[in-house]
Formats: sequence, structure tokens, C-alpha cells
Amino acid sequence: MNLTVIGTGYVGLVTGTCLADMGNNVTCVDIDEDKVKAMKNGKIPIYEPNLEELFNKNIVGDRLHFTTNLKEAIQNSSVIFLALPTPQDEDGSADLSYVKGVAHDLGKMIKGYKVIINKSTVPVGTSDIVKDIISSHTNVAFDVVSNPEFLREGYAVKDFMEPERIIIGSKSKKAKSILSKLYKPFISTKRPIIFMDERSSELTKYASNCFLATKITFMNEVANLCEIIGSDVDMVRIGMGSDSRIGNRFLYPGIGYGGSCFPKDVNALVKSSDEANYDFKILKSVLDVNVQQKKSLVPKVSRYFNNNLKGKKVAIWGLAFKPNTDDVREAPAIDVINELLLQDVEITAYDPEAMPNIERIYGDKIKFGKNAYDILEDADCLLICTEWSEFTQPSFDKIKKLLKNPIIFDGRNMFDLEAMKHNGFHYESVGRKIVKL
Ligand SMILES: NC(=O)C1=CN([C@@H]2O[C@H](COP(=O)(O)OP(=O)(O)OC[C@H]3O[C@@H](n4cnc5c(N)ncnc54)[C@H](O)[C@@H]3O)[C@@H](O)[C@H]2O)C=CC1
Ligand SMILES: O=C(O)[C@H]1O[C@H](OP(=O)(O)OP(=O)(O)OC[C@H]2O[C@@H](n3ccc(=O)[nH]c3=O)[C@H](O)[C@@H]2O)[C@H](O)[C@@H](O)[C@@H]1O
Repeated sequence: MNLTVIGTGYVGLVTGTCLADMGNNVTCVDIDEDKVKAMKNGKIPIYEPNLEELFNKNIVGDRLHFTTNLKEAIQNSSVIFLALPTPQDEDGSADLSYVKGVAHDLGKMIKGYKVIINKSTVPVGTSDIVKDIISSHTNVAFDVVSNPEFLREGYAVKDFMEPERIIIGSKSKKAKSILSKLYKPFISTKRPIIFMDERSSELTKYASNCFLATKITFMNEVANLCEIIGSDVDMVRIGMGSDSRIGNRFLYPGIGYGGSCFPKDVNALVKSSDEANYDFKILKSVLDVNVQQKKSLVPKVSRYFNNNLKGKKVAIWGLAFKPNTDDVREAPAIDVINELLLQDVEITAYDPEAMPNIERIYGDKIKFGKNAYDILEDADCLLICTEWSEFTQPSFDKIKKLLKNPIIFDGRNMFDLEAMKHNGFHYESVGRKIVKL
């Protein structure tokens, strides 16, 4: 099939690349000229494991094309994906201006039947809004389908190629039949397409992200309680997770959830609920608890140094909002850095992928290293904000030699308590006993 993908951020690029890999002829459109130029030259604008290889394969295979010209891009394709940003507006709601803007453009441009598939995360009712906008410009037949995306950064290719389910919100037989054909290579009896109406599909996406954010937040609160009453959250997590009704995934406590989606999507569902005169209390608590959790590491450091961090030198491992991405949007490391800078702390940091993005925010306020050990020399302690696999089995001897004091504050529970005792560290983590020197 000839397809057009509008917006080549994370979702658009993965969607376009994976669908091209299934033999479709895909044209990706973006308004960012530099991005399009770079992609035409085979340069991928994001760090995402396994994507670059697939991207290059499909460019060489002449199935993946890039342009800034929307009119040209949609000319020969009756299937159009929207993968546009829906960032958080000032009042917490989802900003639909990108989606609405493109709907106006499409309304003025379409000449024959098109199915417009929305992959952006959008509030309930957006499919109707898009339909109305397009209809205000044209009498040509078209369908608007809600087809939310569930991929995770860091696993995006696998998640797209082997989705646990594909949600399609549409009442149009024609659109459903086109999408069934398009997604055939991705589905099986264990990985079905679930058809529903547009409004249910739109809510499924928010409800899924909000539930996961709630699950993490619940465990963060369990961890906070563990610290007070002397339980070990790792054991509680294993005990809880072995109940298949609960499941063992997304039960890892830490220094709060971040990223480009959970924070904005929880805010957006709270806002939509308020507008519908429904007080979504549990989600309001999730928002509050996560703000506190993201601030929870620095007070531990401060307490250790008798509430005086002025002039201390702190090394940070991990800046991305999670491993295997260079994305620092709403990353807990940013809250940690802000708080430390407020207390006049000197910061050295290392992340395998995200340092350029953090440097863009802080300039020379932070020093960066070439590797994890580079930044430890003479630091008063080490903080861990992201659980990159390269931090999993470090040389504790080397860390001890380089740090001024053998002290680690771990926001991601990376190390075994007994091992840290044996290695001779003061070690504080989340929801577990403090290992004292
Ligand atoms: N990032 C993720 O892991 C996931 C994101 N989503 C949702 O998918 C949507 C897109 O997210 P991302 O890909 O992360 O966004 P992004 O911000 O990385 O990329 C969006 C792209 O759209 C382009 N764009 C903006 N206006 C345009 C226009 N008028 N015409 C053509 N291109 C235009 C931008 O230049 C940018 O390249 C959001 O609604 C997000 O919530 C859903 C699942 C996963
Ligand atoms: O809508 C989206 O954009 C995507 O949002 C999340 O994906 P992503 O933001 O890439 O990252 P996750 O792996 O879900 O992690 C989100 C945050 O939760 C934190 N987390 C995750 C799991 C856990 O057990 N504990 C925990 O603190 C991570 O550190 C990270 O900060 C969802 O997992 C995807 O299904 C969804 O498509």
C-alpha cells in the first residue's frame, strides 16, 4: 500500500519504518526542514535501539521517503497516519493545535477517498473534531480512525512489530477492512486487533498510561512506607508480583516516573475528567505523589551531610528518564539537578546517550564525563538516577578509589544490599534498609 505518515518524531518514524519494512511504500512528512534533510541523507534523528538498521534498510530498498511537502506526500496514498505532537498545554490539557492544523490542511487538499488514522494520544472526541474540520473544507469521502500507539521508547521497534494488541476505533467498514489488511503481518491469535468505537479507543490509550503510572506510584508509596517501618520493598514487590492478578511488571519503585508521555497523559486525563465534571481523585493523587517522589533523593543526601550541601561535589550516573533512550523530557534527573544546584552543589554527570540533551538545558552549569568513572574523582558521593545496564556491574573498587567517600544514593535500586555492605559502602536506595559504613 502507499502510505503517508505526518510527523516524524518517535511514533511517526517507528510507524513509517516498520510499515515500510512490511513492503509498503511510505512517505513521511515533517515541517522540520533540517530533520527531513538529515533523514533523506540516512541520518536518524533519535536514539532508538534497532531502528537505524531498519531505517537504512528501507531507505536503500526505496520504500521509505521523506518530504516537507504535504500535498505531494498524500497525492498517491489513501492511507494517512497522524503522528503529531499533543504536548501538555498550560492548563494541563492536551494541546490539539498540531492535529487541528493538519486536519485543516488535509481538508483543503484531499481529492479522493482517504482513511486518516490518528496515532497521537488525544482526548476523547478528537476523532469527531478532526472529522468536522475536514468536512468544513470538502465533500470528498473520508474516514477518521482512532488507532492509539502503545510502544515504549527503548523497545519501540519490537513493540511495534509485536504489539500485544492493536486498538482500532472506527465505525466504518471500509476503514476497518483497510486497517485489517495493513496490520495483518503484525497480528496473531495472541496479538489481536480489538475493534471498538472512536471514543472508547481514545480513552483506552489514556486509561492504559494512567493505570501504569498509578501502578508505579502505588509501589513508590509502598517503598516510602517500607523506609519508615523497616520492610524491604524488593521482597514485597516479588511477593506481590507473583500473584498473576497483579503481575510483576511496572512494580519497580524509584524516583518517580518521567518521560514525554506519562506526565502529560495523567494531567490530560485529569483535565478531561474535570471538564466532564468527574473528579478523578486517584489520578490527582498520582500527580501529587510523583512530584514528591521526584524530589525524594536529594533530602537523603542532604540528611547524610547534616543538611549542608553547599560546596559539595556530587557525581550523577544516568540522566535519561529511563535506560535505552536519550530522552530527558520530565526526567527525574532534572529534578535532582535543579535541587542540587539550588543548594550550591557542584555536579558532574555521565549518561551513555542523554548528555547532549542535558547540556542543552544546563550549559556549563554541569560538568560531563567521557565514561562512568571519569566523573567520580573527588566527588563526595555518587547518585544514580537511571538504571542503564552498563551501571549494573561496576568496579566497586574503582568507585571507592575515585570518590572522596564511599557513598552511593541509588534512585533505582540497582545493587544488592549484602554486596554493598561487603564492598564497604554507605548505600541508600528506595524502600530498602540503609547500608551503613
Ligand atoms: N514518544 C512515545 O514513546 C510515544 C508517543 N505517543 C504519542 O504520539 C504522539 C507523537 O509523539 P512523538 O512521536 O513522541 O512526538 P515528537 O514530538 O517526537 O514528534 C512529532 C513530530 O511532528 C512534527 N510536526 C509538528 N507539526 C507538524 C506538521 N504540521 N506537519 C508535519 N509534521 C509536524 C514535529 O516536527 C516532530 O518531528 C503524541 O501524541 C504522543 O503522546 C504515543 C505512544 C508512544
Ligand atoms: O504513550 C506513550 O508514550 C508510552 O508511554 C510509556 O512508555 P515510555 O514513556 O517510553 O516509558 P516506560 O517504560 O513506560 O517508563 C515510563 C516511566 O516509568 C518509570 N518506571 C517504569 C516501570 C517501573 O516499574 N517503574 C518506573 O519507575 C520509568 O523509569 C520511566 O520514567 C508506556 O509504557 C507505553 O506503552 C506508551 O506507549
